[in-house]
Amino acid sequence: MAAIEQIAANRSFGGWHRRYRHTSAVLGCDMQFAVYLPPQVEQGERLPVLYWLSGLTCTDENFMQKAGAQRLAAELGLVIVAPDTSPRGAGVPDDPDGAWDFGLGAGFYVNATQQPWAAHYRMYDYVVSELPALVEANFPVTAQRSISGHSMGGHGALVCALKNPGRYQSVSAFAPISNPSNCPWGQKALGNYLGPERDSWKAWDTCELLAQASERLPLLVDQGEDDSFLAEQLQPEALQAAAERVGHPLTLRRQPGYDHSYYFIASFIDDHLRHHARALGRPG
Ligand SMILES: N[C@@H](CCC(=O)N[C@@H](CSC=O)C(=O)NCC(=O)O)C(=O)O
Repeated sequence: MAAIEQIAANRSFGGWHRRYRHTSAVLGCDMQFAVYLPPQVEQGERLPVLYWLSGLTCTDENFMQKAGAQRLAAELGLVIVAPDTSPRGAGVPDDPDGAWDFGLGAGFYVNATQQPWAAHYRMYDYVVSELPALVEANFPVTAQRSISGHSMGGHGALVCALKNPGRYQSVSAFAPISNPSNCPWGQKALGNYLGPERDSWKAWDTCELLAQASERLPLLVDQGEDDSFLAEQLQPEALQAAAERVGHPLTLRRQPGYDHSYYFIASFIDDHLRHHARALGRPG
């Protein structure tokens, strides 16, 4: 098991926000991730984990600094783990034009099959397997897990849950990229990481995965009505139609006046934390 090195620690609501560095065998580079450890861990409790997947341009820091999740996570006894959004470092290729919607900060939570991406861009295996194994070996946590995320990370959370029946007790998303095969961000990412053959994209598209899901884990999704990416990139109506076609339980909450930012996420994060806490058997 790889070693982890602590690089930051901040007291927060009676618990700890900590950041770590480790060498990822899956991604072939050093990675950083953040953990919120609620106060119950200091009383010897083992707690379940909520994995948070961030969106384009983010690192492990955006959610921890901006979402305001720590107060309620401390009350509910939820550990929160926030990984980075792509492999990084020397030798990790980036968008050739330096665009922010692909490459560094934009791993899309898939396993790339195409060169030059395939050697490092395996964020799906990282967040589903390598990181949980590392967390479960190094922190006082149970194997009970939930997953959530925003935008590219909302897509990632839905895909990880739908592809792994039984692995997550609950799933939710803020403004997810619902149908990446049919939006510019998704087409750029899937086309480059997986190649032009669109059949290979289906395994990474929530709307496609819903049709074959063997587990009907309820989806909680919040979407701001004033989100500037809503119509072109996010397409919640495609998610709604895909869920309706197969009778998959979906609570899609359209929030008037809210945009794509962390002001939106902070406004509704408590509802998501309670949704996950219920599924994880936490009191409150
Ligand atoms: N830099 C871009 C905006 C990028 C952006 O909005 N990123 C979102 C996620 S978008 C989908 O995955 C984000 O979470 N940003 C980080 C934050 O802290 O807000 C631009 O200039 O338009």
